[in-house]
Amino acid sequence: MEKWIEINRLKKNVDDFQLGPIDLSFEAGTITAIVGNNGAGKSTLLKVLMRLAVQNDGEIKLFGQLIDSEAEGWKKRIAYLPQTLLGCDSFNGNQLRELVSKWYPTWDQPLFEQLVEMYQIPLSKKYGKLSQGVQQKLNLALTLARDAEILILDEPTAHMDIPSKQMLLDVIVEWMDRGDKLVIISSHQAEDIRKLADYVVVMKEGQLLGKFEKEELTGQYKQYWMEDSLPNEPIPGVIERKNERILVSKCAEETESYLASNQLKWLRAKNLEIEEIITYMLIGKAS
Ligand SMILES: Nc1ncnc2c1ncn2[C@@H]1O[C@H](COP(=O)(O)OP(=O)(O)OP(=O)(O)O)[C@@H](O)[C@H]1O
Repeated sequence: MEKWIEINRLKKNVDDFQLGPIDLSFEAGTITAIVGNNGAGKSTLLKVLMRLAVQNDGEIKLFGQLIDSEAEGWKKRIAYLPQTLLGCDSFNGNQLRELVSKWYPTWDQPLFEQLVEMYQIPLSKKYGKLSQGVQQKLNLALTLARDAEILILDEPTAHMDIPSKQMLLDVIVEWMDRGDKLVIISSHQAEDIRKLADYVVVMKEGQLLGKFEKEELTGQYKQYWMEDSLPNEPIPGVIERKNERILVSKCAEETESYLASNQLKWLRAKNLEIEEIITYMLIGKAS
């Protein structure tokens, strides 16, 4: 698959916070969820990607070209939804649509109208007077309707009610069917990751713990309930023993081969949910 975004040796310092060095790439046709603790640097990474903050070191290539702050043409090929939109309070939705749509040659008015209708967004009300959730819906309608090739969403569902979240997930899945697209979504919502992500990027304290294929991860992490007590020696792949008979592995293949060759039988095994796996990674047990 074609690499649309390449990040090499990227570093960014914000006061005493250090992001990176980060090496990461994103391919066309994929959806990647960026996850991590609060303050891990997810938003900072996305801001540097959009050149809203300049890196201290390293380079970013978009569509194979180094991004350059002078020539801003590349910005029309990316639709970015920040966590907070500043300077919009005195404009209403219609005015914001006019401002944004002029900028994007690919503006999709029917899609904008569909989202406004779906979310019942009052376009004549000033942005500053809308609830946080409705502001977020309007931001999303303004971002998705740009129909850019790359869509970057920084916590898009944080303030949304449950049905609205579900609707958005469906919209993004449909949106991917429009052709070659790339979506990066920073999120703390397990549902976003479960339903959307092909890949999961895990960040902790400014560092990249890795980029993983979601299906591969959920196939590798398993919990086992054993028939008998386990020996005390280390077991390949095991990251936690909950008691003498329950263990958790991050590499089912290695663990199962050890158990089989030692005639240790398990009564039941279950794959971990993606949020359990991420928790193991972030609390350090999986490393
Ligand atoms: N404008 C800023 N001024 C000062 N420090 C900042 C600023 N933006 C981010 N930081 C610091 O950079 C670090 C990373 O923050 P960032 O917002 O990127 O994390 P995050 O992973 O997106 O967190 P969250 O999940 O809470 O949104 C934090 O220590 C934060 O305090």
